[in-house]
Amino acid sequence: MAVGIWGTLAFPASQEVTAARVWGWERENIRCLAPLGHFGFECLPYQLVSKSMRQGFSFNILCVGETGIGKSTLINTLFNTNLKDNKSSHFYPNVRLTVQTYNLQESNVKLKLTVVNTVGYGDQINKEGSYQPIIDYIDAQFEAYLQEELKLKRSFRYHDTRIHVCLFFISPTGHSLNSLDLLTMKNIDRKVNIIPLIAKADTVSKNDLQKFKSKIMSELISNDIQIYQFPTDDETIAQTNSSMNGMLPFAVVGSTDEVKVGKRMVRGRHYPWGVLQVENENHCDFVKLRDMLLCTNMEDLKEQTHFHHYEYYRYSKLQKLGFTDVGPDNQSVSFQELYEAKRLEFYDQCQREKEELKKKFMQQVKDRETAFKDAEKEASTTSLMTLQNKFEHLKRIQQEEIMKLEEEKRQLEEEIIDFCKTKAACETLQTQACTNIKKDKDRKK
Ligand SMILES: Nc1nc2c(ncn2[C@@H]2O[C@H](COP(=O)(O)OP(=O)(O)OP(=O)(O)O)[C@@H](O)[C@H]2O)c(=O)[nH]1
Repeated sequence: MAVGIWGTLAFPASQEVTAARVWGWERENIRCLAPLGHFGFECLPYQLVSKSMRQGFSFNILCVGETGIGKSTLINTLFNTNLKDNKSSHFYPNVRLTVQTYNLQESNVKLKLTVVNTVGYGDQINKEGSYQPIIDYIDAQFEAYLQEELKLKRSFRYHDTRIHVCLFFISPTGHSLNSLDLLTMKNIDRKVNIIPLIAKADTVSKNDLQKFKSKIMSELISNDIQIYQFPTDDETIAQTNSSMNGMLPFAVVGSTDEVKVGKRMVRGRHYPWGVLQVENENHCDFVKLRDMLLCTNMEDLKEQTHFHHYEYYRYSKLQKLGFTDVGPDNQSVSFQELYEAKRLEFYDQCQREKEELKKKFMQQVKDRETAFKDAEKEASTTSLMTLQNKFEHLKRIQQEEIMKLEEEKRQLEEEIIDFCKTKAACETLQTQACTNIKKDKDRKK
């Protein structure tokens, strides 16, 4: 028995020699006992486990695939639940993403599951319109996380919505990948972990399925599309994971229906020729997918998202904003120095722009003033000319009036002369007549 800093120590038989060497007790003939429980820093993993169990886990899945390809059914089958989802139509003008978050619990493990579904994918003529909303959504989640990281006061309850895995549903044509799927994968493969799946694999024969898988993989390689590779660096799972890498894309079948096979009830699809059991590895790769996704690699998918895809987004974004780790002389720059330099640069730029704007404004005022003066001058000249013209016009009218009146005066004067002449003639005649009457009267007498 040895007494260490933690009190009475005892080592299991397998560790006896090593421990004795470490503590320098090799020469002494010490009897070691197996510990009754865990103690010391070997308890660290238990602390982490209990903390994680208390906090719960979160996992975000993006399902990309044509309308009705079996996305919701597979998610329901994977989580053995019935997550409510309305059926979509084929007639949406563009692709939409629906986001639903569920709080699930298995034993005493809590999981906050977010399922993002593409609605209307593949129903548009415009291919870019189909994949752009998916890229925008993934980037928006990275941006939200980056903004949260940069906040002065960060929320400890922040719901991280970054996509951890993209289940890419390939149509079971048996031929090859369609151009939209290739284009979409090419555009998102550096942003998200893609696991390709052959959907509704029960519609393809076993031989065709193998050929289809090889064809898909060769197309992905020739188009330089990177799909998620199950990690092989942990030796406890390296063998399983490397063999699973060779089985991609998984040929999956989804069903939440319970079918009777012999005396057992199993999840499967009932056909006239028999029952396809979803959880039978000879029938489809559903179990492989479930094990790889949920049991073995969920944590790695989250790590890849954080350390690989998000890191790349963050790096590109900060670089675009002018952040750098080293200065022009290849010396490392502290954040404080960089911030100060950026602040000064920004201040100078603001000053320069302010001066330019001021100059522009003064020039504009000057131009306007000149233009106004010119306009005023022109207006006064124009008004003078208008008055002159009006005067001439009135003068002309007046002269015409005068001429008209003079003509009328002349005519009246002529009429007066005529009248006087007629009057004189009448008077002469009247005098003559009176004289004649008098003569007649005198003669009669
Ligand atoms: N043969 C076969 N049919 C399936 C499979 N999975 C789903 N289905 C059927 O396909 C139809 C559509 O399935 P959903 O899961 O609603 O498809 P979806 O892609 O979620 O559809 P939307 O969300 O409306 O785009 C349903 O009738 C399912 O029963 C499968 O693996 N094989």
